[in-house]
Amino acid sequence: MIEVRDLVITFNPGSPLERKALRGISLRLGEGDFVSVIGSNGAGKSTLLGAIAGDMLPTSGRVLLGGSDVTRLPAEARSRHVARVFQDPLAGSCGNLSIAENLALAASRGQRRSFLPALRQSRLSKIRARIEELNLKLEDRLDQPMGSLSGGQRQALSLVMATLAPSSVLLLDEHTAALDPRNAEFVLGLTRDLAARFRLTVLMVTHSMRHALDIGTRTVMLHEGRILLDVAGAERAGLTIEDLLDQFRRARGEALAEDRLLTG
Ligand SMILES: Nc1ncnc2c1ncn2[C@@H]1O[C@H](COP(=O)(O)OP(=O)(O)OP(=O)(O)O)[C@@H](O)[C@H]1O
Repeated sequence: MIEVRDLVITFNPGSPLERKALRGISLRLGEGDFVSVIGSNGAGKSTLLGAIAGDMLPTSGRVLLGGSDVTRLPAEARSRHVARVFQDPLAGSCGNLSIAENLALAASRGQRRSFLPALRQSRLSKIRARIEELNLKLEDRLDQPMGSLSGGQRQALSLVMATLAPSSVLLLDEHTAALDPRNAEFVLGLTRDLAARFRLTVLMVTHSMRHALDIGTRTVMLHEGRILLDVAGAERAGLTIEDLLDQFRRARGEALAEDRLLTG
């Protein structure tokens, strides 16, 4: 479960560079909820994820995970319960370590363990089984360097890594944006599969309006640090990409030509 209450984040307060990234966001996700987050550039999407992960300290407001107030808890202390996958396939793993080593490290995330026990044979067998089960076709390459994989394969493994430790919250920050369409669809399919299998609570930032409407159970639209739209169920099912565009146009009072939002 994730809850943010009246979350405000202001960067460089009181200086000429002051920027109000979040202006009072309140949002509650129950266990197993899968929320797609959309918004124009600078809307505050990554800042919201950063505040939940513990990378950014709120100016005011609260963050709760599983009912506990974690507002002041550092990111390392939350890492057992919160996993995050970034846009850059290289961001979540170490290219010089083998695939198995990366996976073993991910499996021990948030635990006070040394590296070597993480590579125990029993643990490796479990990891191999997971890779096989997900049909990633990488089970015979576990000894190869992570850096030898394609961007799509590496991002798929980043997702698997994010779900190896017993996290209940998965934060996805445009995690398919750097992939070609075929790999993006594969990674999205894997995302849905893992989220359902482990009953994860997911916040997925996307620039694709189609994905924002098709993936997950709820769509939240941010604009200039505020929630502009929060829809689920029949209301969401009845929305079209054109409806989303209209919302943006109304909020901004201008055309979206220069924006990175994708209608596909
Ligand atoms: N560390 C920082 N210092 C100063 N300003 C920041 C910092 N991080 C973000 N901002 C500003 O806060 C606002 C929200 O940024 P954020 O990255 O959350 O937006 P976003 O919705 O993820 O945008 P995009 O879609 O472009 O990635 C922007 O105006 C950004 O310039």
